[in-house]
Amino acid sequence: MGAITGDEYVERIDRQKSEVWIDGKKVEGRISEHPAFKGIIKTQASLYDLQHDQHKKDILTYVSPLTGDRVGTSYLHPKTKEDLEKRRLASTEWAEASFGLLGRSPDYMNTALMTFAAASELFCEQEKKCGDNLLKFYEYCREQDISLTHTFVQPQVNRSEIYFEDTEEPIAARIVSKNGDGIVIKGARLLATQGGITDEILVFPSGSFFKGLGKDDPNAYAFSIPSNQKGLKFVSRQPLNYKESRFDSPLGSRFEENDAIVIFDNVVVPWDRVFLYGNCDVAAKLYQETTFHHHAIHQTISRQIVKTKFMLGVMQLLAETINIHEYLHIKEKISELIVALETMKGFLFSAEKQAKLDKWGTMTPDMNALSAAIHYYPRVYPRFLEILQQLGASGLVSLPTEADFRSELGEDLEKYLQSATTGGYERVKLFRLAWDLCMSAFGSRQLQYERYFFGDPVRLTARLYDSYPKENFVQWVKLR
Ligand SMILES: Cc1cc2nc3c(=O)[nH]c(=O)nc-3n(C[C@H](O)[C@H](O)[C@H](O)COP(=O)(O)OP(=O)(O)OC[C@H]3O[C@@H](n4cnc5c(N)ncnc54)[C@H](O)[C@@H]3O)c2cc1C
Repeated sequence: MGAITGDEYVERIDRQKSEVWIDGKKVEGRISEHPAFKGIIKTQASLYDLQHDQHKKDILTYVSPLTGDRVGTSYLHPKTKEDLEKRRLASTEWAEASFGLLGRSPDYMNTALMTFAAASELFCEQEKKCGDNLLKFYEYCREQDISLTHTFVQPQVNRSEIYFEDTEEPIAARIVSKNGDGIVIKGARLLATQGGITDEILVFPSGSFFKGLGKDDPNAYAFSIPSNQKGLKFVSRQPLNYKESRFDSPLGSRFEENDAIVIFDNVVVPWDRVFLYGNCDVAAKLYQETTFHHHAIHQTISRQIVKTKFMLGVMQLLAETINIHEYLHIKEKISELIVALETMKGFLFSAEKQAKLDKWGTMTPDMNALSAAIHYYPRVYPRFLEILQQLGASGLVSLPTEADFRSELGEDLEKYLQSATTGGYERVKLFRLAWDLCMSAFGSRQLQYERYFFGDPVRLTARLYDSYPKENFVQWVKLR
């Protein structure tokens, strides 16, 4: 089969009829027609279609070593620096098509799966079958171009270091039994972006902070199941696409991915989909000994660079539209984005240039440069929004809708809301775009996403501190 088209993606997701809840109601009928999901499903479909564009297919796909079909580049196991570059170009291509606003474009999870499969031997430490299951699942996803959501986090009940859940009924999803069919999971997990609109959900232990002990811990598990597995429920949050109109909701109407709480109601995970069960040694090594962090951040920085370029473009156009770009403080503010953009490009190229083969034979970008980037971006991104708010000022609030422009007030609005370079309609269209980036609920969720999607920034920074080879510098100073 190989790389799918947008229509094939949509048909599969519609056919699946996963249990998705939103605002107290179960989604019935075609999810691709539901107002909360139709925008994102259409956008995602357009990404899959790009794989078949004559000018893009050499970047977005490669020849499968198994079948000879063309499959998605995000599944490519990189063995050379050229492979790494190809992966970056493919991520950039999809990010450009979505302005870097889709955190979970399919390449993110395809990349994650590739890194785990490349280290499948690690999963064999539990049992050979587990490693084999993972490899087989990776090949299945690559050949069928399966879309994935994921949940790696436990519910936010009590984050004290000494908390240990000992309730009789699970809150955080755990293995409640095993039988001939598989492991049975009950409880909840957070937070599946695009939950319910992907073919599969990948479930792994909680980040690099896994603290279990022993070989039979019910919290140590890794598996993937179809999104419509019996007993699996996605509770989607309130949608942030206020209106379907692209004028009124320029970004939310197309890029609102939604995020879902995941409930496992005695879900049976078949044995051939179990990659880990009970073994804390393996769970604790999953993120340390695979290249998940490296390659997920490599994909992420490629996307964030595109997003920064987009924000820079919006900001500069807004400044020119109301003629404020000659003021020194405006130049200084916009230059903050230029510096951030060049810094992110520096991190990316440094990580690629210093890439090395890891013990699994994966060409792996340099973690110090990647860690610096994942530390840096969540700290500058809020500033981007602040600058945009400062440049737009009241223009980000005086925003009539498309219906206002179509009403008998249209002529007045065209005149009174004109700018130095455009009429009222075009000016409001641009300012609505800026508003959806920096003030709307969609824009706020983007901020929260950039802060947290890869884990708690505080602990990520602590990890950078702990792992950075500072001792070399200390010795150097001591010897002077
Ligand atoms: C928009 C969005 C989309 C997301 N999408 C996904 C997804 O698709 N899949 C997925 O699995 N996850 C997803 N996440 C979840 C993300 O991985 C978590 O938000 C992240 O790991 C932080 O965990 P938490 O939200 O539970 O915060 P918490 O860990 O509860 O932290 C809350 C606060 O307490 C502090 N804190 C907590 N514990 C400690 C500690 N031990 N030491 C110091 N400080 C501490 C933190 O610094 C933070 O300030 C998403 C999150 C967001 C916001």
